[in-house]
Amino acid sequence: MPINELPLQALSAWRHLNDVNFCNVKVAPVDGRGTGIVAERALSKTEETPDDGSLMTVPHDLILSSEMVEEYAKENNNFRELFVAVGRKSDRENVLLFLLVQLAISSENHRAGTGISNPWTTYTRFLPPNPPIPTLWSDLERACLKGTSLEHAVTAKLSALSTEFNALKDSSSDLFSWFELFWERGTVSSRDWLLVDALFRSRCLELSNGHSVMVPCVDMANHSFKSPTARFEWNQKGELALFLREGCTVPKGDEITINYGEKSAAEMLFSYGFIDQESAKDGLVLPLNPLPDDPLAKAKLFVFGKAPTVSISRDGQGNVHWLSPFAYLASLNEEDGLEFRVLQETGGSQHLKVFWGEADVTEKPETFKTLIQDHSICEVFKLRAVSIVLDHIESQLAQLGGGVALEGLDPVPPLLRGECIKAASELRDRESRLLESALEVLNEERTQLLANKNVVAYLGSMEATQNDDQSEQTAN
Ligand SMILES: C[S@@+](CC[C@H](N)C(=O)[O-])C[C@H]1O[C@@H](n2cnc3c(N)ncnc32)[C@H](O)[C@@H]1O
Repeated sequence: MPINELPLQALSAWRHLNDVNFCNVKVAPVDGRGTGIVAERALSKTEETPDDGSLMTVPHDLILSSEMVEEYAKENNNFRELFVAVGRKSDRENVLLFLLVQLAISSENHRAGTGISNPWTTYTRFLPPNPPIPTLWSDLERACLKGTSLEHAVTAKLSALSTEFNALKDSSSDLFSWFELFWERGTVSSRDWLLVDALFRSRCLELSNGHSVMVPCVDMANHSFKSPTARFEWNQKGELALFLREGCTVPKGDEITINYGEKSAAEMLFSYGFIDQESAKDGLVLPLNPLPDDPLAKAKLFVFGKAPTVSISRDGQGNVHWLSPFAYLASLNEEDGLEFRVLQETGGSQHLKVFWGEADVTEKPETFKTLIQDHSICEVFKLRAVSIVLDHIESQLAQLGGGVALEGLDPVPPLLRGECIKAASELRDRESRLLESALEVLNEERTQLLANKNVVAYLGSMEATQNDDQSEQTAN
């Protein structure tokens, strides 16, 4: 839908109307980072500073959370009708639905009548209509992620968002006023659902109780890992306040930043649309499929209960680690002692159970690395798991190497923004380096396992069996 954007200058009137206080700060454009919070005079916070150092305060009832959406539904019959029809959803989806409605009722297409507007109806018009989040990138821009860990993650997210959007469409189509606004007049499209998801992901704050909320104006604060100058917290009046950090000084005109946390480059790009050079941790998560010729593949996936992955990370000392609980399950077969049984309850329901030896391990499919420890050929199983991960990383590196070379295109084709190419290329470089280090570690592990006496004996016995089979065939 066309967003009825408001200029930043209008924010001052909005915050006066809604009791959002700024103290010596303003919201202004910041080079290369969209909008940010800027000091209007030199600021410092030392132990002797008399005031509490708050730069911004936001009343509790402006904080957009799932509870706020439920309250809004109680007061607003029209929204309640939609909220009830859509049904109980996650906190995130409740907030997304609320944001979508605010965008719709403030959009240029809207004829007055659907829903009472509230402070967020206007506030959404100050938000960026095209945040640089990969789920909103064009197809061509997303092609730049080929071979990175985000290639699959973004595709999977887009598919999940499409399912959410279709469910919303189905449940709201029977409601006259929402059918008319959302669908008949074409106000809302699937791209709008991607937008509200991207806005929430890139702007929500995690409170100390673990809840993710959106806080108007505080969500204009950009990120700094090494030298954030502000933090947010509840003040004594129950408002959410942005405080200057202890010992911090900010010259007039400089930006005030908060710390979004330490995340991998892929997570930063996925959630915020940029990679922070200072903080991005070296880490990635790749999907891991069962072996294509494994007859137990489906059963293994079922009992594992979630998407199998391999995670790679580099610690503070520069050592690379890999983690893949599924690789151990994937490496086991029936002749090793792995067994699947279907148990039938008296009521007729059936359950798939997995046994290791004679023990029922259905509840702990992630612990096969430990479960195999006491087995006489434990090192053989480890060698198989290492080989599975190693093959996977080799093919991922090959995809990264054969990826797209779009940097330096002049002129840059339409639908291909320079900042997206740059961010994707940064991600590719970082992930290639990490995967290469992981390959070294895995090759070293494989070499050590191949030298293990149990492995040597096992491989020797396998070879002898194969030779016997061959000579039997020849004799026949
Ligand atoms: C919470 S919002 C901050 C306000 C935002 N700049 C705006 O224009 O509304 C988070 C977004 O700001 C941008 N951002 C924040 N910190 C940044 C940084 N250090 N470098 C580049 N972009 C940044 C990213 O686009 C991110 O998704």
